[in-house]
Amino acid sequence: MVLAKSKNAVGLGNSLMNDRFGKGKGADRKKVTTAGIHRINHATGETYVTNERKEASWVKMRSVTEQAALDEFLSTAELAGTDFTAEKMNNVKIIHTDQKNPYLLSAAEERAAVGKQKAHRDRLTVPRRPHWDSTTTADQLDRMERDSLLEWRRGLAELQENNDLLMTPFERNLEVWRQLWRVIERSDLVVQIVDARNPLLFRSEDLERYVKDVDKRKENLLLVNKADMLTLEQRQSWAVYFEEAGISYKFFSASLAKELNEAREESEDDEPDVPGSSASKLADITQKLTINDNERGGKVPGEKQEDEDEDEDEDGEKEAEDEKTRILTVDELEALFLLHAPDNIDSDPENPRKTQIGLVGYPNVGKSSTINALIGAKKVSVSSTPGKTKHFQTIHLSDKVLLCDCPGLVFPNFATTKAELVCNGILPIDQLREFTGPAGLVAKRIPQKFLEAMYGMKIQTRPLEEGGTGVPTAEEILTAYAKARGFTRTGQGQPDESRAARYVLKDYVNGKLLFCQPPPGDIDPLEFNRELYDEGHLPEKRRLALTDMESLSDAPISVADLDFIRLPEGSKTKKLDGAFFGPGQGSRGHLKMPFNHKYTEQGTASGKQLSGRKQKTMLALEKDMDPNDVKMLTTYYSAAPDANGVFPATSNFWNQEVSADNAGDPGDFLTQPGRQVGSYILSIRNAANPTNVNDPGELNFAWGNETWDSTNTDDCSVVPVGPSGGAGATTYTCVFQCDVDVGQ
Ligand SMILES: Nc1nc2c(ncn2[C@@H]2O[C@H](COP(=O)(O)OP(=O)(O)OP(=O)(O)O)[C@@H](O)[C@H]2O)c(=O)[nH]1
Repeated sequence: MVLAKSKNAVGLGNSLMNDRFGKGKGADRKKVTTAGIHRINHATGETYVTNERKEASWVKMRSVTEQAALDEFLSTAELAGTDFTAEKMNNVKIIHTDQKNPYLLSAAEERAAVGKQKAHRDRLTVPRRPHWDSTTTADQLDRMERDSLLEWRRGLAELQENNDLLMTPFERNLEVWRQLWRVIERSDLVVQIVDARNPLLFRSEDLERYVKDVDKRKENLLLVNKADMLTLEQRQSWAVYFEEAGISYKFFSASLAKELNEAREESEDDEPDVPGSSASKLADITQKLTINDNERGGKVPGEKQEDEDEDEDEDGEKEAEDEKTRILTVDELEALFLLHAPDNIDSDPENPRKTQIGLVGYPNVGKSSTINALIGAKKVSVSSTPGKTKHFQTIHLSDKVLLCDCPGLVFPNFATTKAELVCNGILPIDQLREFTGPAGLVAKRIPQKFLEAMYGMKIQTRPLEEGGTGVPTAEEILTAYAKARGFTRTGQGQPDESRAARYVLKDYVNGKLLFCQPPPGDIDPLEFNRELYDEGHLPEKRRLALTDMESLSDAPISVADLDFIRLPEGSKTKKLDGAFFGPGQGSRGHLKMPFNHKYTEQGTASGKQLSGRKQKTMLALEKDMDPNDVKMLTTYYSAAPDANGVFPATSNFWNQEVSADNAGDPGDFLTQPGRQVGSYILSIRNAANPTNVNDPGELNFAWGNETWDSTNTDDCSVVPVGPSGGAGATTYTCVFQCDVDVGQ
């Protein structure tokens, strides 16, 4: 019989080994090779080699069958009798472990990940609405839809787990999918709006298949919005890709369309041809929407030059090319809607119905902005907070076109890293705990000089001789930014990199730090974006600023002095910044909702109360938080809500908890001075509202002078988790991220 080997085996051999090499805990761990001893410093993760003064004979005798490159080099040198000590000092380049960001992939790892993704691409489906007919009851259909969604979720979970694939935080809420199903069923043309900076990440191929499955006569269109962020060459590259892939696409810019609308309105009363007038502004925007002057070789659209006959053919070709890269105006887009729509499916010829256009896409790709541009007036609210549009709305664009705006939803798609998702605005910045990954992407993508000019700072990088790579690390950028802005950590005076990361990443997501993904193929991403940061491409002032950066000292300079931000900060950006970061200490703007705020249908459907730990894990995962980062708080609330389900604001459990100061109570973290940042799941057991299980009504809660309102999605997300605790009590779970400055 073979005896099980004890981990704490004793014996002469073991005690000799332990005696010689220690047990490894605390001390640097050693690995013996023929050339010496490799030690791993666990504090830094670095490996280094020491030559033992006197080696035990068994080391020399040890059979070596496989060697790592370094071992091989050292043992070869030893075999050759070479003294490499001097060489080691002069030629060996030490790459510090902190130069490689562990949250990002190397080029080889990325290639491997993309290869794996390709192999499973056809499994990225959107859930189908189960088939039903006039005999199906509402209950049956409801059951079938739930089962179908569950099946779909299982499939994706299995795909993810078995193949170790990272996916977008795709929509899991049945109610949202129902909205999409309805929009598809009634639309003649389904327009998928995507962000021009990375169109394929935001595109669901299967959605297009589903549209055709529902009815072959329905059409698809990929609307590449935010095309103002692409250069002409970038649009050309994408146009080639879309054409080859047989994708029906058009470039659009809701921002330019809005500007055009405004300039048009203003120019009605203005003098034409006066520089700076609305009319000349209008001409500028029109020019941007077509092809810019330089790119056309100084030729204005429609203008004819000499040798007209000879040039006519060429012009025809050029126009066809231009057509592929044109950014549409709203009028053209509306005309296109009518052109694309099949002749009124199921319409009564006597009384034709309007052509229905479904608008779908991820949150923040610009659906509301596109609709606003189309209707030319602010009727749909626009926000930078993901998930603002909750239910699909219909908008009568004209007597021929009806728009159906679907809530923004994340489709299942593959991603290489979480950092990539953050940089694409799919994972929220305000919930970030690990920021070096996304900031590392910014460091890799945006040229150092541009960052320095943009923020008026000097980034100190590790010199090449000391193991630097020539590209700043995330930490180097964030430290420089924090120093330039005077962001320090409370109490320590160290640069607050986490705060710096939020600002830098937000600028990246908003496109102030611009980087556009090239189409698949072998285009070098840095080359693809070179023109954006090319000096010749920049306005003169920005060029000067870039030159100035060469001689810039460490001293922070005011960004206001440097007018080279690609997208100027308008009042809206300022407003968004205010809402995002809060105007001051302790403002309600500090409390942020999780990204995919939803009433989880799944949680209520099961009606099953999970245990604390499981509930925390489930909710954290639902909200794309790391369960380890989330703190659980529990409180009891016995005041009755009013007739509208609103709890009285006077019952202030934060204050109660703070003043009572019982260790471990929910409010305890707020008694600590300084900035308190954390993700919290707060269970509120309400004994007074036993019946209203699925609708928590409005939960108002407060801390100090701050009040937060659960129905305000900017504040928090409330998930009723069903009856629990004592007889008839209901527990509401409120998931939120808190970032408050408690003061000293
Ligand atoms: N540069 C640029 N920015 C745009 C454009 N369209 C929208 N944006 C910006 O993108 C952000 C999101 O726009 P929204 O229109 O709110 O996006 P949405 O898709 O309706 O978002 P949900 O309502 O959450 O689904 C806003 O900050 C807009 O200003 C565009 O064409 N160009």
